[in-house]
Amino acid sequence: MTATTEYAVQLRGVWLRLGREAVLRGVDLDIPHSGHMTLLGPNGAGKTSLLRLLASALRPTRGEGRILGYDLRDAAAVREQIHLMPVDAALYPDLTCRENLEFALRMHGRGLEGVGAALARVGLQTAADRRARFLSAGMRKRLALARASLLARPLTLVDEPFANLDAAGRALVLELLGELAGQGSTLVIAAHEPELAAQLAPRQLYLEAGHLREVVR
Ligand SMILES: Nc1ncnc2c1ncn2[C@@H]1O[C@H](COP(=O)(O)OP(=O)(O)OP(=O)(O)O)[C@@H](O)[C@H]1O
Repeated sequence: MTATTEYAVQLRGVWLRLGREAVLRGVDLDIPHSGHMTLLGPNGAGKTSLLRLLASALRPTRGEGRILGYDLRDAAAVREQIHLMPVDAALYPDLTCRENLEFALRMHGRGLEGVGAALARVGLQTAADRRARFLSAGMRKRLALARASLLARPLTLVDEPFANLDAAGRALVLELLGELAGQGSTLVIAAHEPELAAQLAPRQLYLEAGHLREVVR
């Protein structure tokens, strides 16, 4: 495959086997910059696995791919380009909310300004010094959203952003991810709420039995 920076994501003939199961069976995918995409599909279809593959946390069994022009096999380069917001938020349980955000910024060589404002933005200002292990599921999601927003990588991969959130939390997801998109980050969102996700990522693909197909709306 020719290296090009025209696309945020390019996959060609990607197979992914996990254990005895072939989760992806020859997937081709082109996502242009700002071609925000929603990934739909039933439980166990492989949406999380595909996001992890795009984050270079899982290697294709066969086939190849590029993220912002970087070969998926170059994990260090790919990880500079992406931020993965997993469904369980992937926080450090013994760090406070503030420390979780500061740690993420330090890992990317970034200054720590903006942490207080980011916490306030997601309604966690009074929980800033609470350890992540004592947060509710919705609060963890809000903290993960603040982190994605602060890091603002060129490709933001989001796994079930609307899960565990109240109506205000869902509105906040739309607002903050919408801002990220406005700043030029390409969004790939795995979700079970096609209508909500479509507000951010109108192109929808359905993953089933290892194959991706476009959803015609
Ligand atoms: N590390 C692993 N080893 C073996 N099998 C795995 C592994 N991770 C996931 N799987 C399997 O791969 C399949 C796809 O799982 P995945 O979590 O990607 O689905 P999903 O579409 O995100 O599901 P959900 O909508 O329930 O979140 C499932 O059958 C799962 O059991």
